[in-house]
Amino acid sequence: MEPAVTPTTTEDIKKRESSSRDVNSPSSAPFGGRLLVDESTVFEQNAWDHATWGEEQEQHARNEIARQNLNPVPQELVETYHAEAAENWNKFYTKNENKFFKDRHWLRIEFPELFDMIEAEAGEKNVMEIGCGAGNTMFPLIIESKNPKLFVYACDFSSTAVDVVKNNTEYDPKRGKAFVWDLAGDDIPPEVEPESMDVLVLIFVLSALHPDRWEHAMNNLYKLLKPGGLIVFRDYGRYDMAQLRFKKNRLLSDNFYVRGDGTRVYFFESDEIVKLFGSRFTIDQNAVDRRLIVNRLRKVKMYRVWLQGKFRKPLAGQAPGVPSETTVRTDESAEDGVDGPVDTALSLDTPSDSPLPSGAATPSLEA
Ligand SMILES: C[S@@+](CC[C@H](N)C(=O)[O-])C[C@H]1O[C@@H](n2cnc3c(N)ncnc32)[C@H](O)[C@@H]1O
Repeated sequence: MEPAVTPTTTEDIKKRESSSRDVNSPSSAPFGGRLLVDESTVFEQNAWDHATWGEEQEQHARNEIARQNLNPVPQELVETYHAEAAENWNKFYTKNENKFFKDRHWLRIEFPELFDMIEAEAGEKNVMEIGCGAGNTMFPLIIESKNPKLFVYACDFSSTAVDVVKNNTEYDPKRGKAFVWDLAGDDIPPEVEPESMDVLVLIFVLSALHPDRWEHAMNNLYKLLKPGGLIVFRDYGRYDMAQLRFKKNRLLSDNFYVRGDGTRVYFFESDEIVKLFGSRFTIDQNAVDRRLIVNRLRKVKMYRVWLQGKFRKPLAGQAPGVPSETTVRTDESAEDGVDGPVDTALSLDTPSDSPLPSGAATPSLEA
């Protein structure tokens, strides 16, 4: 049987909604509670949760994908983009250093289990941020964690990104270690022991891998994690605005694109996540976060779609997939409880890929 997914519990959602405030929203309404009931009020606040899609919008998305399929990346350039992926991320970090992605301060809200794992017994705990970029998870984790024995490994296949982390004044070799590693490579890095990680953090990194390498990545994750260890995951979802606005000659293969700066991005469906993680890990959460962001000044609507997941390496004798006593669901609804974080990757796409005026993102995007 194909493993499926479990929703976050209602209790989790209530807890989250009471602890999470979008301070940029005029109403400061809790995440998850900003439901658009009356379409005429759409421009009255910056963001709406659990945005629903009508048939017309679905059709629009399918049309955009069909349009992109007519003009993919010219065949002779496809391999070049794949071959130069790391180099293009190097260029990205040479240009942006640590000024692009924002610190992921929402980790405690979205992934309380991560903090439970690393703070519970306050002993030695290892976390690995994979595809760490400028270390936007590493540094907040070390600062926010109450466990002085927490050690955070941060790796990226861009050597420039790793240099950016190491040059950060907060970088402390006693609390963390940054190094170059390719998640899609054939083995785990020599810097770490097999089965030594309590938590693996995958934030907007799986989408950067070639789909042919996903299985390698899964093997590596499995090897790195202690039995009972946790993976926290957040990434782009199918039909996210960033996908639909790609213009001509950006499509590498189905749902996989190259941005104007040469970096690659895939847009996942929930079912793909189930297939990928579910054969090895227990799926505690696999949820879709659909949010309508509006630019009130310009009257622009932006439909964002993100996926969020929590997966565990089974203990000896346990089966992967979904524990039988849990409810199984693959759709999204007001009870998914995946509100909270937003990524700034909207602006990762070059202006030529974007129909949006610069600055179209509302302040609440810059969480
Ligand atoms: C969209 S950025 C996200 C950065 C960071 N996780 C964050 O949320 O701020 C994707 C990162 O994944 C890295 N990356 C891409 N492919 C990778 C691979 N095969 N192995 C390791 N890192 C990779 C890129 O260099 C880049 O830093």
